[in-house]
Amino acid sequence: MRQSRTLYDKLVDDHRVRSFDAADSALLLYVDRTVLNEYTSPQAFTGLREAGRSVWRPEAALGVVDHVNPTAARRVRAMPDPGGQKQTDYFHENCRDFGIELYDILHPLQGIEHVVMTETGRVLPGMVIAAGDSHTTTYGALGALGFGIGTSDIEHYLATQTVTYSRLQTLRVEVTGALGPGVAPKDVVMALIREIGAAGATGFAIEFCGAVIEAMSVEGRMTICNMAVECGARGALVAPDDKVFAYLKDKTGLTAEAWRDAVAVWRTLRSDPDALFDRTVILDGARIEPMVTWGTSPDQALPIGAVVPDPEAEPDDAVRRDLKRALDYMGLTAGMPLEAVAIDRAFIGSCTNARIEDLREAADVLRGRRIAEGVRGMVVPGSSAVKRQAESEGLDKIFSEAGFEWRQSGCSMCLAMNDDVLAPGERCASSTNRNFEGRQGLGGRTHLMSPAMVAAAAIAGRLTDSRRLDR
Ligand SMILES: CC(C)[C@H](C(=O)O)[C@@H](O)C(=O)O
Ligand code: SF4
Repeated sequence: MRQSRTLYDKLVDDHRVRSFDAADSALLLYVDRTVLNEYTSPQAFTGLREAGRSVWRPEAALGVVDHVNPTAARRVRAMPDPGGQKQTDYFHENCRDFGIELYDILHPLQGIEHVVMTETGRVLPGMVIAAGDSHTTTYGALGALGFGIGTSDIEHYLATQTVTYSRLQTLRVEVTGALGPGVAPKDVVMALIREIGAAGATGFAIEFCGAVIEAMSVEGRMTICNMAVECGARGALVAPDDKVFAYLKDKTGLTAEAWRDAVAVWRTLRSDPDALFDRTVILDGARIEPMVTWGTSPDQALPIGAVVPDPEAEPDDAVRRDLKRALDYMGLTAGMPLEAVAIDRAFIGSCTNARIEDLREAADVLRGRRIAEGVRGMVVPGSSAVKRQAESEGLDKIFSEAGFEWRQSGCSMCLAMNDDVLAPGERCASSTNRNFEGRQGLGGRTHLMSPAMVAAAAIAGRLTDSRRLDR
């Protein structure tokens, strides 16, 4: 075993059931928990059914309907389209037959799977959580190793509580100093992705550390761990600290004694001081500015004060072609100030940025203001619990009075698998995590940014620096 180890290696070693090679990198890994959705689980259950297998530990799994459901104000169990209906029906059947708890569309705790998993206390420091969704990396904010798996791995997991796993290299991302006023966790992770590229952390697990991360709220850490997958990281961790323990305190249902014991163990979950990382990236927190994407990949991002880049300045042919294509798709011209880009839609939602803290930040910007003529704004809370909390704080009124639609929770226009979609050519300021071509609807144009920046863009009717609107 390695002498000094990173937190990542400790979690992997703790869950190793078997090693298949001398380098201890091809492993059979024990997985503590999973979350299942209606979209990626069907084939896994079909596989189990065909093989006559049962689920090894049904109580370690939770089913949540989130990807295909509508977000209209009135909730009904029926899905508006036959495809969604079939998926949710089969999901209900599978959860029932295999003994898995399900938060269906009418359940008071329904929401986006990653928001639900953390807020219901199912994710604890030191756990390994593998799930059929790439943004399972979110759980690193609580000191749990989360990663996405494909359908056949979901089946393997359900049958055995293990997955085959290749140990990753380790990337230490240190964010030093302090963030300026009005700079959000989303800006930190977007700055990182811009710096290292959309494949910059492929093959790596990230450990975030440094003064900025220590000062960051647990929700903020969820935002950065969630989006770490957009630079290719199949795992992101923050060493759990008092903030994490306070976040979990009322969620675990542990007795006082068990809680004390658990916290004592959780405090040991950190990289050894002399642990070696395969790579280190250092970002100066004070230099990070509110970010927006201008292209069709999360790394095509710039500080809001910048101009649309010029593909002609790019020496590499292939890169130049990509840039041109991105600008073409986005309907932008080189040299245009990002603040001159007019929007049609504003969307606040997704497992990246639709927790209560995100809604508060957006509401702070919107309080007493109206969104611009011609802009359609939507708020889709990350979960039904977030929605209730926001309503108890009166945030729904602030959004409604500003002209935003206040909707029910789900993935919604993060990936447009329901009826919340952009029309071709429509341009959206979005608090989500992916700006791929067609992600929010065929021909739709997505600009990623923080919730406060979305709110500011909605008011201005164009991309703008939220720091300029005094709160
Ligand atoms: C549907 C699912 C496979 C997908 C993911 O894995 O991330 C989705 O949640 C997304 O955000 O693109
Ligand atoms: S909110 Fe978006 S990123 Fe998150 S799970 Fe749903 S579709 Fe994926």
